[in-house]
Amino acid sequence: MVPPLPSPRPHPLNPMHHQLRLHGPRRQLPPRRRRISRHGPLPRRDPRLHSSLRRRLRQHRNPLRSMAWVLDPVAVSASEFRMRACLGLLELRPTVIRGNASEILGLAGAQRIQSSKGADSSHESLDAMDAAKSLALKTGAIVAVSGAVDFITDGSRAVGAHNGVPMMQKITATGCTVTALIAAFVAVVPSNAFEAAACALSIFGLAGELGMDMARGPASLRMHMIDSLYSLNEETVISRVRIASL
Ligand SMILES: Nc1ncnc2c1ncn2[C@@H]1O[C@H](COP(=O)(O)OP(=O)(O)O)[C@@H](O)[C@H]1O
Ligand SMILES: Cc1ncsc1CCOP(=O)(O)O
Repeated sequence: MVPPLPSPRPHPLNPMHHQLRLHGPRRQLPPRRRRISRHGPLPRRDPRLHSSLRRRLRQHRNPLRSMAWVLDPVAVSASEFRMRACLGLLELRPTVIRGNASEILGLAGAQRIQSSKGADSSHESLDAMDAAKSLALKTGAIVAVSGAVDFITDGSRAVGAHNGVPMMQKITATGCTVTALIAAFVAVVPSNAFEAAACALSIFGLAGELGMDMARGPASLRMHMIDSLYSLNEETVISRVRIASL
């Protein structure tokens, strides 16, 4: 017989656990070094959910205040609900914000962009340079914009990470994956999130390049990219990573 699954642990940022967290017995979350907040498929819910959640997070033991974390505003322009949720999360001061150009343009302007294609970008990454810089200055976060050329800015400096292959765009959740990698890198050097994000983006792009040598399409690229990431060594990274000032 299959044993029952353990109940998922409530977390204040997970809308699915919202009721549990707000109305169930309170308990201290264990300290964590990093966490990613993504807006994946959000359930249709009362719009008051997020304001109430934000208020609670501001008032009580907000674990995100004391840790490095990465915000990925997936498809922020696709609905008012997503936009409001992401703007609320900005108040919790993410260490890094990673999005494609359309997501960063929408979030920086606090307004849904009309050309939104949901989770995909309708802009080139460098179109979002000014928006990314102003978002970085406004929030204090490092802003990373992905695309053909990934760039990373703290509001004054900007560097480009030039690794990657166009086929990566054809794989759903490539952006999600690189956000997770950024969180892993930032967890190692939280005091230098700028460099950590740049390295994560270029190394991920490099894994895509190496994977592409063996791939026959997006499905096999996904597999080979993960295998390449797993077997990367220092020599390959040093010789092939392309990071340059913009
Ligand atoms: N045209 C491209 N050329 C090279 N690499 C790309 C290209 N598009 C995306 N990538 C790679 O895919 C990663 C994910 O970027 P992107 O597709 O913009 O994310 P999202 O899934 O959020 O739209 C980037 O960090 C980059 O390495
Ligand atoms: C539609 C959607 N909803 C949650 S993840 C996802 C797609 C992946 O987003 P990205 O391409 O930014 O990784």
